Amino acid sequence: MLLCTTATRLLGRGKTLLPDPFKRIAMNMSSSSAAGKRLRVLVDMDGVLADFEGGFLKKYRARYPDDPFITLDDRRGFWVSLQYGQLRSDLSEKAISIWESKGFFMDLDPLPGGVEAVKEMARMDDTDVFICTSPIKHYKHCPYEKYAWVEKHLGCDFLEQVILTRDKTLVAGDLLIDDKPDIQGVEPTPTWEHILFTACHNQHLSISPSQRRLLSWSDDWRGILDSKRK
Ligand SMILES: Cc1cn([C@H]2C[C@H](O)[C@@H](COP(=O)(O)O)O2)c(=O)[nH]c1=O
Ligand SMILES: [Mg+2]
Repeated sequence: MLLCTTATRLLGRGKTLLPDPFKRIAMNMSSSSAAGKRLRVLVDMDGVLADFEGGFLKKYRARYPDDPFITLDDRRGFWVSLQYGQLRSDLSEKAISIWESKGFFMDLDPLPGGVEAVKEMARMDDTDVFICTSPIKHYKHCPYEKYAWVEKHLGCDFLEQVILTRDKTLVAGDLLIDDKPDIQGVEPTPTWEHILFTACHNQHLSISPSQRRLLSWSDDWRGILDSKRK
């Protein structure tokens, strides 16, 4: 799954031979620190752009057809492995075996409207968008497949925008759109405002009045971005 042409692989950041809209991404990156007024949006991948929960349930049921499962309506809590372990102790390992398998991350379907929204964001004036995603520690397939997914759905030039990190608090940005309710790490005061992206596992959670949600990519993400512009 390597679609990048030799020419685009050889081009560095800020080169202008790329076709729109990706030329704009490259140009944005070269001027962002100098201007200092640009909006930086970090967008999570699993549960925000890629349908982790739907992909998991489909593959889990196919691989373990005789074992109990949790419907998406009954999902509670971020950790699938934890809820399956509570259902029956051996199911936590079975759940983990699904996303550690070859092809799991690559095969995830895009969530409705996400790819289009990110592409539109990247074309906006004074806006830099990065895909900020945590790989699993079983690294044999996941990091490669996350890049391949971005290449397949967002295009080769978007690979410049990928940030793989287990600690998103270390990444500077204005907004982090993410389905995980508690995003913690070594930095106690991250620069971003966390926008909770609604997912099956967090939809019943009550959040503090100061926290904002994005209900889906049909919700007003443009308004949220505008609210952060100086
Ligand atoms: C539900 C669940 C997820 N994971 C892994 C899978 C992904 O690599 C990350 C989540 O990444 P995100 O950037 O926060 O979306 O966590 C896991 O290890 N166990 C789970 O139960
Ligand atoms: Mg996520």
